[in-house]
Amino acid sequence: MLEVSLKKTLGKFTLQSSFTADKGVLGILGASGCGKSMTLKCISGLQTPDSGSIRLNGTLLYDSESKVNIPSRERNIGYVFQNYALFPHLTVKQNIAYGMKHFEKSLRAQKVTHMIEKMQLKGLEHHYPSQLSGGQQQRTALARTLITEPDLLFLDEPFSALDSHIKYLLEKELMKIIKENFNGIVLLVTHNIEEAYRICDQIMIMDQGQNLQLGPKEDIISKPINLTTARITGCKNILDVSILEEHKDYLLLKSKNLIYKATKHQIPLSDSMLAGIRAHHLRLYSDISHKENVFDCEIMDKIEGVFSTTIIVNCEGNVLQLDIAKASCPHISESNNKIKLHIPMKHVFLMENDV
Ligand SMILES: Nc1ncnc2c1ncn2[C@@H]1O[C@H](COP(=O)(O)OP(=O)(O)OP(=O)(O)O)[C@@H](O)[C@H]1O
Repeated sequence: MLEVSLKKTLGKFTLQSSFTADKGVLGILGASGCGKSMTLKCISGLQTPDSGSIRLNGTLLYDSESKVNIPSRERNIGYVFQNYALFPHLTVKQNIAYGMKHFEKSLRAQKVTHMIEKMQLKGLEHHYPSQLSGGQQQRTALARTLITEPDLLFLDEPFSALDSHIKYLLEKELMKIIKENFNGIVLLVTHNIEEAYRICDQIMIMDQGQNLQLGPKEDIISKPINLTTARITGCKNILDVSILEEHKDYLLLKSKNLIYKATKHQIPLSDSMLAGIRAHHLRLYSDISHKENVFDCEIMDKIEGVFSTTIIVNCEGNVLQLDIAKASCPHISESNNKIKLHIPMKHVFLMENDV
């Protein structure tokens, strides 16, 4: 287990973060400059916090009170960077063996051979990084890290430099290899919610040096606790709301002239809350016998993507965005600017207005 509680000020920026991570992949998600890399640097010992403590599998790596500060090279943490940071003048084999200088020579050769086989790099041992494909470079970088048998693995935006087609393939391949060959804690830094959702077990949302929410990825998506986490996780529809009625299982809400139901969740209610509804959860409605949470709306704009259409509507004074698979909205024609909108009550979440 990784237990982190730290404070670090650099110029005008202050990182103040407390969290724990267990085996599996924890995604650290946040906008540029929110402190993701700084968090990793403090844990790995490249930066020294001003105060706090960091403990990995029971071993104290840093503690300001008892003045413990284990040097970076002794923390046993592996890093895979965005551009893989392979040494261009070393071959695949030499790159992989690089971090093993302290191992006995015969053991080193044996481990490198084994790792080359495991990472499907056989036949490429004497190639230089410039002679490798993106996937081969990625596997070499991972091999170089995993051969040191780290307790903790950092992936710092490893896919952000790739274009989307190759990105999915490499992402899938890398995570498969990691799951098969590494049984520890993985911290993945990303600013992409889709990537975090595909790869991670847990997600931690960071903003301006603070971690705002940490939990299973499904909870982070379905129940953002405040406006900042809703925005960072890509929620397009955020409405001012007043709570008209509180029932056992549901709430009756009002946003401008729209009166709608929402499933009740286990969060304390207050007077200054917002309602969030994700664009892909809103539905076009054709069954006129069903009336609950179905509203007449006026289409304001339509943006056609390759596979989905984004529709902007005015719904009782609220501007809402719907993302609809193209195949499921053939009946929207240029001449018809009215639609019936269904707001599924289980997909409306209430949150604090923290901004
Ligand atoms: N050595 C430094 N001196 C002063 N400020 C710094 C220093 N290093 C980082 N910062 C500031 O700390 C903040 C957090 O930086 P960090 O690199 O952790 O961001 P990040 O979330 O990883 O961003 P990105 O996604 O762009 O990599 C930024 O505002 C940055 O400008």
